[in-house]
Amino acid sequence: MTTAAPTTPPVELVGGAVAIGGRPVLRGIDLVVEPGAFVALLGPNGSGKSTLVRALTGLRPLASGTLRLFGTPFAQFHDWRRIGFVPQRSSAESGVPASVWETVAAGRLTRRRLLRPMSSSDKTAIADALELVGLADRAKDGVATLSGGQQQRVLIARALAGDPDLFFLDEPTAGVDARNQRALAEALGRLRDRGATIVLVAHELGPLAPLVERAVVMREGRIAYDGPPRHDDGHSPHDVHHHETLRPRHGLPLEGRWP
Ligand SMILES: Nc1ncnc2c1ncn2[C@@H]1O[C@H](COP(=O)(O)OP(=O)(O)OP(=O)(O)O)[C@@H](O)[C@H]1O
Repeated sequence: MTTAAPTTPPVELVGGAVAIGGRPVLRGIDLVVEPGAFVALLGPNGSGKSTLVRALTGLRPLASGTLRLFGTPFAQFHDWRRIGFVPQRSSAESGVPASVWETVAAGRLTRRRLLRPMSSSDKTAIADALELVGLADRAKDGVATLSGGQQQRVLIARALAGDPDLFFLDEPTAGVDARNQRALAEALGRLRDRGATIVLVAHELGPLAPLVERAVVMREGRIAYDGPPRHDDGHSPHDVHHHETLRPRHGLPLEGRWP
C-alpha cells in the first residue's frame, strides 16, 4: 500500500451500464468511492451487485459510462497490483490440491518479477497476510482440508499478499459460520486501519456491520439508496429509524427493508 495520504478516489464510475446477452443488467450507475472508504453493496438476488463489482474490476465490459480507477481512465489503467479481488468462495475449491501457503503465495505473483525467486519481502508479505487472517498455523495444510470460512480467509490472504490499496470482495460472508465471520470482520477491520479502501458485496452484514460506513443498495440494476447503513441494533451513530437519515439518492423511495 502506498503511504502518502491519497486524495484521488480509487473508483469513479459515471453513467455506468452493463448488458448481458443484450439484456440491460445495470443502468445509470454513478459511484464514487473515496480513499479509505468501507462500502457495502447490498440488494436482493439478481439486483446487479456482482455484475457491478465485475464491471469495476474490468471483468465485465461497460456498455456505456466512464470508469476511472485511481484517477486513470479504465482503458489506460495498468496498475492492477493496486487492486485485490476476492471472488465468491466457490472459486477456491478447484481440484488442485494447493496448500494454504501456495494459494496465498499466488497472490504475490503480480508483485514479483517474472522468473525471479521469491524475495524475503515476498515471504514477509505472505506471512503477514496469513497472520492478518488468523491462519498462520495452517500454512502447510491443504486448502481442501479447511472449512468454508477458513477457505474464504485464504482467498482474502491471497489478495492481501499483493498489498493492494483497493479490495473488492464478493459475498465474503456467504456460507461462513458465525465464528469465521467474526474473524473475517477482524481481518477486514485491520485492513481498513492500514488505509485500504474496501468495497464488498453482502446479503447480510452480520459482524461486518460496525465496519460499514456506507451502504449502496441495488435494486433492478440501479442504485436505489446510497448513504449511511441501517443497523437494526439501534446502536448506530446514524439512527436509521429516522427517515431523514435514510434519504435515498436520485429521489427514489426506499421500499421496505433491505433484503
Ligand atoms: N453470466 C450471466 N449470464 C446471464 N445473465 C447474467 C449473468 N450474470 C448475471 N446475469 C444476470 O444479471 C442480473 C444481475 O446479476 P448479479 O449476479 O449481478 O446480481 P447479484 O445482485 O449479485 O445477485 P446475487 O445476490 O444472486 O449474487 C441477474 O438478472 C442475472 O440473471
